[in-house]
Amino acid sequence: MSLQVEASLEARNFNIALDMAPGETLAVLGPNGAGKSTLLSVIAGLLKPDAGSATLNGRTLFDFSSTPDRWLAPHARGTALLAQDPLLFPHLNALENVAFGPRSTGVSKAESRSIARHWLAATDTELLADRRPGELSGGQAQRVAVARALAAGPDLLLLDEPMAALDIHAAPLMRRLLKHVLADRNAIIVTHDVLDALMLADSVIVMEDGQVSEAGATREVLNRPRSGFAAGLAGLNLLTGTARAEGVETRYGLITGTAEEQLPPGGPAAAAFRPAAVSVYLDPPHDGSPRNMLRAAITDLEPHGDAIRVRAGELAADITPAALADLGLVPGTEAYFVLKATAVTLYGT
Ligand SMILES: Nc1ncnc2c1ncn2[C@@H]1O[C@H](COP(=O)(O)OP(=O)(O)OP(=O)(O)O)[C@@H](O)[C@H]1O
Repeated sequence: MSLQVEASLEARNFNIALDMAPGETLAVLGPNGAGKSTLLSVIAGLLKPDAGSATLNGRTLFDFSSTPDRWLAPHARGTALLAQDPLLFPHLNALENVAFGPRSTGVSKAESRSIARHWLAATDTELLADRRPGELSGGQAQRVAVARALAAGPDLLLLDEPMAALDIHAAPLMRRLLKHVLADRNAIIVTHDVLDALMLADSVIVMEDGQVSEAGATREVLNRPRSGFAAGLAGLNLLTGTARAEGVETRYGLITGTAEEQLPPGGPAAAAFRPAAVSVYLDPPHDGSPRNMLRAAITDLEPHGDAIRVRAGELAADITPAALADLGLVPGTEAYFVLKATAVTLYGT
């Protein structure tokens, strides 16, 4: 294992355990205040947990179970933290910013400049070498910050929402750059964007209330979410309940669908389906095909791409504007949310 962390910090209601394999990139997802930045700060050594221990490639980062406590200074950890804001030194040009890390570990001036040039080239910023941060766009500054983080030769790169401050043109460029530099590198990336998790990460954890609520391979968590938060990210409806021989018993009644494996009756299970697979009717349709019919009162209507998203509590359906006009739906209308069994995936949770 390259990284092992167990840490708790009572003041932030934070309690987490996590293991990373060599070369793994882990995405950390979760709502605001879930503890994502706290996790990065604890690993980087900017925040001291109350209890726990952590090792990175066999090196102890901290250990509060030993006497005396062990606590490795941030600069000696082999981690590099890239914040939302690039935080480049304003009085140094891009090359000097990137050379700063190697230089401060005792590498000669010429050698550290040559390392800096290598990473400026790798991040497609070599033409910006002479510019100071004030002369760079947000996207350019963030690419230089990636170069600076990598020039220090970290064992683990910590990225805190690296795309958050970028506009819609700069973000895809940055994502492509990260895909390239993160391949086979240990990294933890905090993100609100499911695309980052899909493109950049091998595995994800979902954090809620300072704890890991879900963990696994990225595709697995997004295809078979177990938490409402992960289902929302994946753009899926998620109804949880109890497995029965014929389907999953939920608060809307029995949902039938396709299960990849046999679900032990009585066990916890979930039904997931896309909002686009759901039709909305005012009266129950009677054409005999096997379908699920969930009766619910509409709570919200909102535009969603070319469609209208019809919400009824935790249920969502995407229908055409013409269908909305025909049905005359408004919040409060009782309606039937109808979906074919073939559009529903059932799995154990
Ligand atoms: N400087 C601080 N002092 C005290 N408590 C803090 C501080 N920063 C964050 N917290 C608290 O710690 C908890 C975790 O916050 P954290 O910033 O790690 O969440 P996050 O998942 O990164 O959120 P976001 O997505 O909003 O950045 C929250 O309850 C928050 O209020």
